[in-house]
Amino acid sequence: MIKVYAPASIGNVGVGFDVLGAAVSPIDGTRLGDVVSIEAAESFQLECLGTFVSKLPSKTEDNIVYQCYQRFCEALGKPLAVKMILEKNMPIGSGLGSSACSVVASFVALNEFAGKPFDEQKLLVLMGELEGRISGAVHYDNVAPCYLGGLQIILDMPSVISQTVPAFDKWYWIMAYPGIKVSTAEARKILPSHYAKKEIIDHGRLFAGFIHACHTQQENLAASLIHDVIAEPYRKQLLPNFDKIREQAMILNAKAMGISGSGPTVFTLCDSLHDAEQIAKMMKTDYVQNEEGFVHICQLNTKGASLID
Ligand SMILES: Nc1ncnc2c1ncn2[C@@H]1O[C@H](COP(=O)(O)OP(=O)(O)OP(=O)(O)O)[C@@H](O)[C@H]1O
Ligand SMILES: N[C@@H](CCO)C(=O)O
Repeated sequence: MIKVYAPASIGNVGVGFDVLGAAVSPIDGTRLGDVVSIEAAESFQLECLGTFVSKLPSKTEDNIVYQCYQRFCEALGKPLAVKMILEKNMPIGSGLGSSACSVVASFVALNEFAGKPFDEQKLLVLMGELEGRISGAVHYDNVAPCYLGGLQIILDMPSVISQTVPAFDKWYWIMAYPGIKVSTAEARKILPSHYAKKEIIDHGRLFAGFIHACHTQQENLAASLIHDVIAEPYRKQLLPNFDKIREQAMILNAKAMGISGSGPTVFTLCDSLHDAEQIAKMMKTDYVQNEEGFVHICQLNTKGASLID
């Protein structure tokens, strides 16, 4: 049986709306992400398990894994007789790239099963298409890091969709999910359709500055440029006490804090394990709203989607 783990990801990373994403995994070895397994069967079957199985659509046809299967067979030009098992370990509507995890794990598993007919670029195009069906617009900032790992800049060019940006190995990414749901499609609808000249200039300055600081390995400069002028001003109202939580995180030596994807998960950056533990403790008491919420101290996952035993 082929088994693929696809990790959680941070869309936007606070400074690159729709064009920057990072894959992260908890330092304690927890598999934060989905797992998809595949094996030969008489006809197509989908079985769903995992912590968040009860939150999945009840109809198989509405599950994105089924839609990936259909789209893969269409691209292949023939049906595959397989059983797929989805372990849904990621909360839905969390800002952790939950649908991307299912999409990436499904396509990687299907491609392995079929003898790798499609290359990385083709698979990314398919992943972006399926992610777009869910959120209402094609954006690669979850699927690209989830598939390829690390910090990814989305170029979306015919010959290259995404490339790796050098990041900072000692950064800790504290991921705090409050346990409430924010739909990506809804969180996109509340954004303005036009931005003022000042916001466009600020966005260009901050995003270009961040990428420059990564390439020149200026850690403090990079962190200080993580400032979201595109989505955060409109989305923070969907998150519990966002401004107050950021103030508390900064007092505890955070280098930056922002909304992960469309939220409600927030990511906080710091460069020592001691600070990460203090921030995680604060997030658990002040940001998590119910028993479904959680906090993980993570680091970049540079492997992306991987085959597991
Ligand atoms: N396997 C699946 N995993 C996750 N969501 C699925 C899956 N299959 C279908 N869906 C549907 O896709 C939608 C996912 O919503 P949404 O994009 O808001 O979540 P998300 O992927 O967790 O968001 P984000 O990218 O911000 O983390 C929900 O309506 C959900 O029912
Ligand atoms: N870039 C997307 C990510 C969604 O997870 C958004 O912010 O809408």
